Amino acid sequence: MDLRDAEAERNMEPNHSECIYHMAVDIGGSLTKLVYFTKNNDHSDDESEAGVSCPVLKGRLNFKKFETSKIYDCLEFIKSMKLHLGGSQQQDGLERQITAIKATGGGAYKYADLFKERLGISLKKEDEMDCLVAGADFLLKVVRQEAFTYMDDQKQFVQIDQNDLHPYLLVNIGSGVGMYKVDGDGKFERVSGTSIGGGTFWGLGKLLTKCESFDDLLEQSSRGNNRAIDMLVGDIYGGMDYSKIGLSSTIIASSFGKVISDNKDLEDYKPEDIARSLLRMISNNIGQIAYLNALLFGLKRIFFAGFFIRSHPFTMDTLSAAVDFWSKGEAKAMFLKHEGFLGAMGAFMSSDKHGLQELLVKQQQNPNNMLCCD
Ligand SMILES: Nc1ncnc2c1ncn2[C@@H]1O[C@H](COP(=O)(O)OP(=O)(O)O)[C@@H](O)[C@H]1O
Ligand SMILES: CC(C)(COP(=O)(O)O)[C@@H](O)C(=O)NCCC(=O)O
Repeated sequence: MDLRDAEAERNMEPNHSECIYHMAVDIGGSLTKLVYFTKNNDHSDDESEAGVSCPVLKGRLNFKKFETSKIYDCLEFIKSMKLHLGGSQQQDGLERQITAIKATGGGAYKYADLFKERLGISLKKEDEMDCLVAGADFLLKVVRQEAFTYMDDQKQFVQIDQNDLHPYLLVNIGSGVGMYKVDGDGKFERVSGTSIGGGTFWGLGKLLTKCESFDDLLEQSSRGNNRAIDMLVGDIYGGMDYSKIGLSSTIIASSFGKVISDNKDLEDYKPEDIARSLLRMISNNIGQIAYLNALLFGLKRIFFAGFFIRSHPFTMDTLSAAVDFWSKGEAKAMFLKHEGFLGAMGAFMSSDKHGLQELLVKQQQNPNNMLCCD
């Protein structure tokens, strides 16, 4: 965009008094995330994921996701819920076209024209990293039972002391992976990243297993056995541990390594075994990079987020085990209930018109005011 275009775009932006920021989107490489607020008397949306009740604001925060390749489903949903007409947010109860909403993620640029054409809404762009971190901080401070650990199939909620939340490492596993050292309110630095993330799992999984959807791939992985694909320490050491360096016989020596000597074709392997190995390989790798960054920056707490996780027990177990193994039990992997909605939440919060900042202040005065998921 040249300077004249930028100027023209600024002039076209609606004046702030016309904007109602009761919804925000985060349009990522794989998924589009929508956060929207409904008043208590609104028609409730039963399909919303882990909605959060806000008694102080007399309403509910709703969370919804769509595949970005099916962005039209998101537009249709907004239309069907009349979110572009303000729902019951209007004081006088009349429907009124909303002119702008907050948006983040690469798609806020890519799909800006589409939102304008189809819904008459301008996307007011917010930086993806700012939104992600603001969303994480908000959810961790304000929502009861937002954070938890997961190890050996045991989920344990973590009580967060909001005055002792920072510093932490935030590992966002979306299409790719970003790692952020968060030192305080709005104080953070992107310290690392890797392109081997959720998109890799989904992409390779599609190629190798012919799965029909991400959920199908995850489901397959939960039935599979990675030993049919991975080369274990025991495969190399004749069933024995390599005790001198602390490697038990069951540890993976080489992901997908067993395939080398099998002399088999892709069709000879069970798709569920491939899915399992792939999930393990990617989760282990991310867990290890995360731990190394935590070590480098002296961080004891690592929060994993992003929709790659999907609250999937095996994924969380693998990430936790990787952090535990590499840190020798020193660092802790933690997860967030609203794992993939941090960016959308942050975008929602970036306009202070809905009273959420106020809520945060109130909540800080009285921890009993924490918000609950329904
Ligand atoms: N229903 C789904 N469809 C596609 N991918 C999904 C789905 N659920 C979880 N995923 C995983 O989540 C990743 C996207 O996570 P997300 O945090 O939304 O990142 P992004 O902002 O890059 O879209 C995908 O690459 C995939 O691994
Ligand atoms: C480019 C991105 C910030 C986009 O975010 P996403 O849509 O993946 O959530 C992310 O994919 C990323 O950080 N990728 C890793 C690039 C790297 O550090 O190698």
